[in-house]
Amino acid sequence: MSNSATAARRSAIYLLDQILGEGRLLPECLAAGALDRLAPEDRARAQRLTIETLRGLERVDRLLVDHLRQTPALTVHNALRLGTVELCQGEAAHGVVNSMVEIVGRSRKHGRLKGLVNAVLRKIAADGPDAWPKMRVPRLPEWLRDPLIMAWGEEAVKGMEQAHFNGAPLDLTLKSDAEAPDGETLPTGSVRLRDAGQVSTLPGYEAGTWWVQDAAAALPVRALAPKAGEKILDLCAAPGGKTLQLAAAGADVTALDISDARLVRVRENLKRTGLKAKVIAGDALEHQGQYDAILLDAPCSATGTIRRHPDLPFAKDGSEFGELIELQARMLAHAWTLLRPGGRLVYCTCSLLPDEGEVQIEEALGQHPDMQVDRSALGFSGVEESWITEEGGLRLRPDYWPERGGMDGFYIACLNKSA
Ligand SMILES: C[S@@+](CC[C@H](N)C(=O)[O-])C[C@H]1O[C@@H](n2cnc3c(N)ncnc32)[C@H](O)[C@@H]1O
Repeated sequence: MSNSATAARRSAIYLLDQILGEGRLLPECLAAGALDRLAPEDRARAQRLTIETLRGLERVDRLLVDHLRQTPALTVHNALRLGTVELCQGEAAHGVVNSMVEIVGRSRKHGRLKGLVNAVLRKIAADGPDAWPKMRVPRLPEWLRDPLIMAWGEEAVKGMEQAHFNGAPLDLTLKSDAEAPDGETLPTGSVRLRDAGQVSTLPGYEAGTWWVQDAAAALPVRALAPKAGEKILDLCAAPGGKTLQLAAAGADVTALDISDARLVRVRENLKRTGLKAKVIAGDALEHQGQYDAILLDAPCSATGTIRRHPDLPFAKDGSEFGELIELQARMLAHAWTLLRPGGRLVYCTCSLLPDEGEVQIEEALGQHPDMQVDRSALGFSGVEESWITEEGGLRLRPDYWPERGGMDGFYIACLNKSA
């Protein structure tokens, strides 16, 4: 077994310890440098192993429970979990088992458990790969599954779970007339790639003729329909996918975000694509000005992005969502004061919870007599009638387009202000 494969596995176990033990999100761990010491290919491998283990965790734990008299320390458990996923996905048994035995064996605290790791993984190697495809699609934890069933019904949630298990293809938004990698053009205009590999090696990356953006995430700006020369505020802009769309339309864009670190990505993205926007670090609740149009992509539970972020259901427990819902309402109320009479505002969240979407808009309509929902803003190509909600927003879910590979969950509403 190569040292490099073992290093990637050791790092994946560390990431699993952080996510499952400390409730940290994978992007937080990466930003804190968890994989900085690895070579680029090992970094990619460690991330892929972590993600695949989390996607299959329910199956993994059901297989392991038959072979464990008691649950071992978390890090040993995670080594067994990772080994189980690799074995069930067809990785050669001797490589996986030796590597996990070496990793656990070198631990001062848990080294004595290397015999257990060896014995358990050998049993998994014998019967796991046959059992794996017959097991049920992993379910969301109850704290999230229950409210989603209340909102969308059990069949829909099973469809979402299937989409989460399948993972997400790579979607690109093209700058108009752009050169792009060969892929499937989706009904809404995004280009979808399967097995894309390393993004920076795809044609057009250096030239900045496209950017990575889930097909659903590209739709809020379609609903806003920016025009050249309009003064547009992107209130929660980072990392900037929607800022790029607004700038590509020729709008005079102000991109604001509270996070300096995340704004670095906005600036990098603008530079690579050769697009222009005024970038401001600041709090949306304190920003002042008057704009023709506003995009409010509010901070949210991100429960619509689990296909790409399977760490979320394990790192979170829903306890922070109440604060987020309150912040969204305050942001929407403040953003409304920044919109000129006759202007339009698109509110969106990448959430599956109606409290962060449909309910926010229903409540805002009750508070602002000069606010109307513009259903006609959603009449662009690829939008299906059944996606339009009662109050006139657009509800997108991961179980939509199953034959095409799904989409992120999103809520989008276009609000007009009386002139
Ligand atoms: C859903 S993300 C935005 C994604 C972005 N619109 C895009 O398309 O790439 C939400 C953003 O809100 C920012 N944010 C959170 N609280 C904020 C506040 N009080 N003022 C401004 N930005 C805030 C976060 O830093 C985060 O970048």
